[in-house]
Amino acid sequence: MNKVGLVGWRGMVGSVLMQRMVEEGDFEHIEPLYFSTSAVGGKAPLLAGREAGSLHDAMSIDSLKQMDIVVTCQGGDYTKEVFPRLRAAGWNGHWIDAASTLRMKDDAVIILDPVNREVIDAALANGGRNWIGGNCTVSLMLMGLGGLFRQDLVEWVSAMTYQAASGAGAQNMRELLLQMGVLHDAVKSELADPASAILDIDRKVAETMRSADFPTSNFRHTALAGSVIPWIDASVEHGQSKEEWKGGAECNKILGRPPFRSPGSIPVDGLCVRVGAMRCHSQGLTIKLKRDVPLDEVNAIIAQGNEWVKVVANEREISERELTPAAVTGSLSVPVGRLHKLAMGGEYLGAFTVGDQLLWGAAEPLRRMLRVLIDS
Ligand SMILES: NC(=O)C1=CN([C@@H]2O[C@H](COP(=O)(O)OP(=O)(O)OC[C@H]3O[C@@H](n4cnc5c(N)ncnc54)[C@H](OP(=O)(O)O)[C@@H]3O)[C@@H](O)[C@H]2O)C=CC1
Ligand SMILES: N[C@@H](CC(=O)OP(=O)(O)O)C(=O)O
Repeated sequence: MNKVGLVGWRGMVGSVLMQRMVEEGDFEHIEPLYFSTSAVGGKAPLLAGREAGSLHDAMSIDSLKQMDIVVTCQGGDYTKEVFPRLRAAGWNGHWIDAASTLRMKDDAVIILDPVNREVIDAALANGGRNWIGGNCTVSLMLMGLGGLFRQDLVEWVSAMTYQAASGAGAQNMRELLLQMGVLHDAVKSELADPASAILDIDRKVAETMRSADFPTSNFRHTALAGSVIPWIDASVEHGQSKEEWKGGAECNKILGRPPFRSPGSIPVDGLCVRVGAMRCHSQGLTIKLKRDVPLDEVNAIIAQGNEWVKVVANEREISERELTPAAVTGSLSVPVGRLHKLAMGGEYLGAFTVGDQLLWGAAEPLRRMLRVLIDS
């Protein structure tokens, strides 16, 4: 049995990964060894009913070298520090990683097997050893639109995103809820009085979210509850945020296309915005098709993309019920709806998609890559 070193298993992404591995019976096929950066020697978690001894040192190259496969959700700083030393020490095992650090390296594959299994298989056949989960927004867009890309129908995509607090981390999820609570508390008595004036309530809410003691330290001193934040991650060239840049760069790499902005690549761009959802990212998409494909054909192609995508009829009630973060959160389903041709012409398709960014956006591609390796 493969010895699999699990690093970052107790973090937010790692916990979702462990839960999915238990649900899918993955622990029956591996010998798990748990690593820690903070509690070496402590008791390993009891998952899938299996005792796993004590926690190993996640910084110890000698310990990691004993692994056939390392799966890490520990974060980019960990990868930066440990991965090069581990390879330099001659380790030839498989490295599966949620962090973005290695994604664009030539010897790394961005893994999303329902979309790019051929790219993964080709890399495996060529001795590939580095398997990196994609950016959540990109992976979720490709899970939704994979069928259109597979049929080579996409000329370009503009993605306007509505990204959940979880993408910024566990502390940000907590802060969002804290902000909601503080806003509610500020107008609690007025809300209880049906005769109170809504504009008074609104003024008090605005004053509260602008006040110096509103809890904003995790959101870089900006309110998210009752507001939106139109910038995610650092700024890069061309007026883009890094999150927006990943749309083009990672999408083309996942699809095995030439690098973004070079001939043969697909332009993908848009604006990435943080909204007050908990863990589902949504995206409003404008897709320029290579030709005017009839809408029923488009629907069928999208629905056949993979077993998790679900086309939602472009109707009000079902969209309100099924095409929302509240409906999708905690599930692997990737609904795509609002599908209709836009006023710009028959090649212009409008769509809206929602996905759980901790599942398909982070943990699930890693889990599935582990199974690809174990089962191959
Ligand atoms: N959040 C997201 O949406 C996405 C994140 N990623 C990647 O995954 C990495 C990890 O993200 P995320 O899971 O959100 O990070 P977390 O902060 O939840 O966990 C990271 C590590 O922090 C340590 N830690 C310290 N205190 C605690 C605590 N109270 N509870 C749990 N863990 C604690 C743990 O390491 P130890 O046990 O060694 O102390 C843990 O493995 C990111 O840095 C990013 O690279 C990728 C895609 C999406
Ligand atoms: N940046 C993403 C989350 C994330 O961790 O992305 P990446 O894996 O590309 O660093 C978000 O904020 O929603």
